[in-house]
Amino acid sequence: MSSLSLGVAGDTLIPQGTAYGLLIGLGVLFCGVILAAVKIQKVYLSEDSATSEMFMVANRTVGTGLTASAVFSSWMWINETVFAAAMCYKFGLAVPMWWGSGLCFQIALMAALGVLAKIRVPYAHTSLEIVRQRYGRVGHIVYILLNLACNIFGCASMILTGSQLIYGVSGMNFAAATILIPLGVVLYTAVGGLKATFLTDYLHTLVALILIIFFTLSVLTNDTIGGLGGLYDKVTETAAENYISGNYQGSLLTMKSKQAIIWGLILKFGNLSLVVMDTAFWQKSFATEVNATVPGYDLAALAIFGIPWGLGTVIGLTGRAIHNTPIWPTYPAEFTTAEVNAGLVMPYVIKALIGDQGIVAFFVLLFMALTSTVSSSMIAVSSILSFDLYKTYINPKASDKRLVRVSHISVVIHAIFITAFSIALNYGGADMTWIGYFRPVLTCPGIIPLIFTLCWEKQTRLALILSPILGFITGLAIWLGTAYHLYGEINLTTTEAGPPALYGAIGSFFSPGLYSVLISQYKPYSFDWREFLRIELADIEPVESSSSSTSPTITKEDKDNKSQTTNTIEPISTTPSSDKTATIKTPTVIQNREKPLIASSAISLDDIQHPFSKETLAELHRWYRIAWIAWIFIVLVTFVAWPMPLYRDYIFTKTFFKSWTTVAIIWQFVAFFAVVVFPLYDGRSQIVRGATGVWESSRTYLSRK
Ligand SMILES: NC(N)=O
Repeated sequence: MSSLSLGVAGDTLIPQGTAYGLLIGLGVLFCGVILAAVKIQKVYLSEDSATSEMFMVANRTVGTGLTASAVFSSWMWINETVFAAAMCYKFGLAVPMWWGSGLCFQIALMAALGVLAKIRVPYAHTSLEIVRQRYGRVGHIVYILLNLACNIFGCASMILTGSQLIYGVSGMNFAAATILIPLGVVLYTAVGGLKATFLTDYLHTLVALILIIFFTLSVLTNDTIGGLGGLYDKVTETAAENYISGNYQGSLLTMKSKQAIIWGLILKFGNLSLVVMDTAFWQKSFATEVNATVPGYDLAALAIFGIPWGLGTVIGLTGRAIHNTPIWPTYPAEFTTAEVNAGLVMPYVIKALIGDQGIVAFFVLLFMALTSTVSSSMIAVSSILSFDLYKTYINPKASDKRLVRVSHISVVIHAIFITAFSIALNYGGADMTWIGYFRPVLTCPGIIPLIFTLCWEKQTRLALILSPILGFITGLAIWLGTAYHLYGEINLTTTEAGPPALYGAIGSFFSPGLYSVLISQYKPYSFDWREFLRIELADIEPVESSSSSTSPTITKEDKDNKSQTTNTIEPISTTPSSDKTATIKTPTVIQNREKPLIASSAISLDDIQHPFSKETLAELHRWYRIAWIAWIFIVLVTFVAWPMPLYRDYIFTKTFFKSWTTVAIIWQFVAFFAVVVFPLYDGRSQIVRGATGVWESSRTYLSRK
C-alpha cells in the first residue's frame, strides 16, 4: 500500500533511451537465464515444468533455502524498497521500524498455516482448492473473487507504482513502462512455472539485496553525510525546517509519531490480506518439502524486516538533511509533496550523493522488486484460472498436458489484463492512496473464515459464505461512517485520511470472525479433517458433486459413471498397513494411470490413510508447534516489547540513533546470509549435479570430431 501520486514528472535523472534499454535488456537477460535454468533442470535434475504438479507446486520438493529466498523475493515489493524512504521522509524514523513489523508477522503466520495445510490437505495446489473441498461451489466462487480482487489490485498497484517511478526519473512514456514491466516476466513464468519463479526469485533477491546494502552504505559513508553521527547532526541541525506535526516536538527522531503508528497499523492489515488472500503464498508452502516450510518462511519473515528498516531510515533522513541544499536535483525549486508521494525521495538522494551510476543501479533495483512481485502474481492467477476454474468447472477431465497449456495461456491472459487494467487506472485518474485504503476493506474479510476453513471444524458453509460478505459491509460502513463522523462529509479526501481507513480495516478483518462463530451456531456441524483426504481421493475422479454439500461425498451412482482412467494419488490407500506409505515424505501424483478405484465415498473414514508416514506426521506436528511459537514471539517483540516502550516523550540521542541504525544495517547483512548465501549451501548438491551435467555435456560436445 503506497501513498502514491501518479503522473508526477520529476527531474529527469536518466535519459529515456537508457531507461528503455535497461527495461528491455533486463527483461531479455532474465528470460534467457531462466529458460536455460529450466532446460538444465529438465535434462540434469529430472524436473520437468511440463507437468502440472511441477508447474504449480514444483513437485513439493523445494528446500529451506530456496523457499526463504522465493518468499522473501515475492514479498519484497517496491513499497518497502522505495516508499519506506519516502514515508520516513514524511513522518520520521518510526515509519521504517513499523514498516518492518508490518511485513514479517504475516509471513510467519503463513509458516503455521502452510504446515497445517500439509497435514490436513496434503495434495492441495491452491488455497481455494481447500475451500472448495470443504464447502463446495458457492464458497469456492466467493473466494475466487476475493483472491482475484486482492491479486489484481495488489499487482496493478505495483505496476503503476513502478511505472510512475520510471516515468518520474526518466520521462519514459507511462503506458510504455506499464507494458514493458510485465512483458519479460510473462515469458519466463509461462515457460518455467512455479519453479522458474523460485529461481528468478533467487536472482532477484541476490541482486536486490546487494543493491540495498550498497545504497545504504554509499549514502551513509558519503562525505556530505559523514556517517551515522554526521547524519544525526544534520537532521538535528535542520530540525526547525523539518517540523513534523503529530510527532513528539515535531521531531523526525522519535518513535512517538501518531501518523507513523496509524500508517504502520493500516499496513499490517493490508499486508495480512496480501499474504493470506494471495494463493501464491500458499502455493509456495505446498511446494516446499516437509522440513522446509517453517524454517523457510520464518527465515524470510526475519529477513524482510531488514529492508524497510535500514534502507528507509538512512535514505529518508538523508533526504531531509539535504533537500534544501544545491546538490538536491530539484534545488532551488521546492521539493513538493506530490514528488514525495511519487516515491522520488530515494532516486533524488541517490542522484545527489552517488550520481548517474547510482541511478542506473536504482533502475535495476526497481526492475528486481517489480518483476518478482509480478511473476508471483502471474503464477497465482494462472493457478486460479487453470486449476480452480478450468479444471473444476469447465473441463474436469483435462489431461495434465492440457492443464499445463491452460496455465500458460492463463499467464498470458493475466498479463494482458493486468497491463490493460493498470493503464485504465492511470488514464482514469486513479488515486492510488484511496485504492490502497480501499483494498484492505475489500480483502480483509476473507482472512479469518479462510483460516477457520483449515483450523476450526465447526465453521459451516453458510458461515464461510456470508461472513466475508457481511464483514465487507461492516468494514465499509465503519470506514465511511468514521470519515463522516470525524470530518463531517464523505468524499475522496475524508476517506483518504488515516483513522477512517484504519477503523474500516479493523472492522473488515475482525467482524467476519464474529459473524462466522455466530452463523455457525445455526445448524451446527463438525467437520472430520480426514474428510479432506477422502475428498482428495474423490477429486482425482473428475467430478464436482462436492459443490453442493457442506460435507461433500460422492454417490455410488456418480462414481459408477466416471471414467477409471485418471490421475491417481498413490500414497492414499485403503490398506492401512501398506508398507509403501511408511517412508513417503512427499505425496506423488501418478499421471493418467489405469487403476480401478473404490468409490471414495465407500471408504470408511477409519480406513483412510494419511499419505505421510507416522514419523513424518509427527515431524509436521512438531513444526506446527514451532511455527506458532515463532509467530507469537515475533508479534510480541515487534508489536509490543520493542516499539511500545519507545512510544513516549523521547527524541533519540546520538548514541541511541547510531546503535539503532547500526543494528538495522547489520540486519541487512543477516538477511543477505539468510536468503542469498544459505540457499546456495542448502542447494549445493543440486547445484553440483546441474553444473556437472552441463560440464560433462559441454566436454562431450567439444570433443566430438
Ligand atoms: N510487501 C509489501 N506488500 O509491501
